[in-house]
Amino acid sequence: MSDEQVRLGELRDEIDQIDQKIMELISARAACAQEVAHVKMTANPGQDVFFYRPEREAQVLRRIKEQNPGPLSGEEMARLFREIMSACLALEKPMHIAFLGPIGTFTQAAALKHFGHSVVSVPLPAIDAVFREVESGAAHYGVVPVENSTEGMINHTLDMFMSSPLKICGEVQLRIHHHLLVSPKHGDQEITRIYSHQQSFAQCRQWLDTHRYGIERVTVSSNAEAARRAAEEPGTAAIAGDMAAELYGLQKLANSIEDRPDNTTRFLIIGREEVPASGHDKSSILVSMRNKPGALYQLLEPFHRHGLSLTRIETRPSPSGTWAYVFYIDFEGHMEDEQVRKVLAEVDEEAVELKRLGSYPIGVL
Ligand SMILES: O=C(O)C(=O)C[C@]1(C(=O)O)C=C[C@@H](O)C=C1
Repeated sequence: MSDEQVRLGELRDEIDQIDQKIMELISARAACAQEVAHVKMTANPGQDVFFYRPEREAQVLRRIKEQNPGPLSGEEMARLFREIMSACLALEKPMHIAFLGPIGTFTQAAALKHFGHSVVSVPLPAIDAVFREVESGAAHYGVVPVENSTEGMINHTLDMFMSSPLKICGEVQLRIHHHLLVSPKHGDQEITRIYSHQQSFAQCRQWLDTHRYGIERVTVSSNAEAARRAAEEPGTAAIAGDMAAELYGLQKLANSIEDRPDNTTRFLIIGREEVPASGHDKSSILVSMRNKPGALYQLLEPFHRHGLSLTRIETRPSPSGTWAYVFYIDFEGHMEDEQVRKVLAEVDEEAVELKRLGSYPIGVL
């Protein structure tokens, strides 16, 4: 045996022993989570038990990132723990997560990034269907896109909050990479049509104008649907992400064709209950103001005076009348915080209506 083979043998023995220890520790952790479930159930007999605790998960993942000794990156280590917690939660209660489908969309990728792979993910055809599925209790939580760094807000999601009783329980951001995809079945056939979702076309507009100018662009309901069509129809391509490419066995003709290298979409987790403070939270509200001079100033001034940082303000037409507006506002802090309580009490006095959409941990992964 060469020196190299001897050394490799020693290192692999060491890895086997470490794996054994990791397995025993993960099993001990899973048994602990089972015990946690038992405590939750006996403490709340006959009531809805909330097995999924977003604030606790955020605290665990933050601590892992902060205390990670390396050489793996904090993000990588947190992703591993994300999956361990997901498996532990599934032992307590398998979670059903509704998302804007079909399977293979970026929303599904966001759902799995946030909840890990041990959930049952349920594709639904539209944003309002995701809301309904969670409202009815058929799914525990839902995942919907809310904004893209290149294209702006997803208005349909914002407008759903005007009438829905659901709360925002979390957020997750996903870097969006689009690829130009073709089926290997169709050989080198010339591409005469490209399918994609309207948002993806918008995010790749410059690239398409430069590299595929004049080729017909056909908008379909999702990237996954675009990939499905490209897999079936010779002479067509799709713009979609990795999940859809893998699902339909497509090949990349061009990689990461989004115009902006930081192209990111933010998704919201919607659920039926309020989330306690995790220590690093954000809140969202909807406010409708009387249509009078200085209304926006009056609305924002208390945030400034109490030192609360706004992360997003968006205006939507009010369903109640022409030229009336509703403001959708995200800010740092939790509704249990003293400062936030004071600001919202002041806003409530001036507003026609103030709707608290929820406080939730700032995305960790
Ligand atoms: O701490 C809890 O409440 C748990 O249920 C345990 C645990 C975990 O595995 O750490 C699992 C699921 C929850 O979403 C949060 C944390």
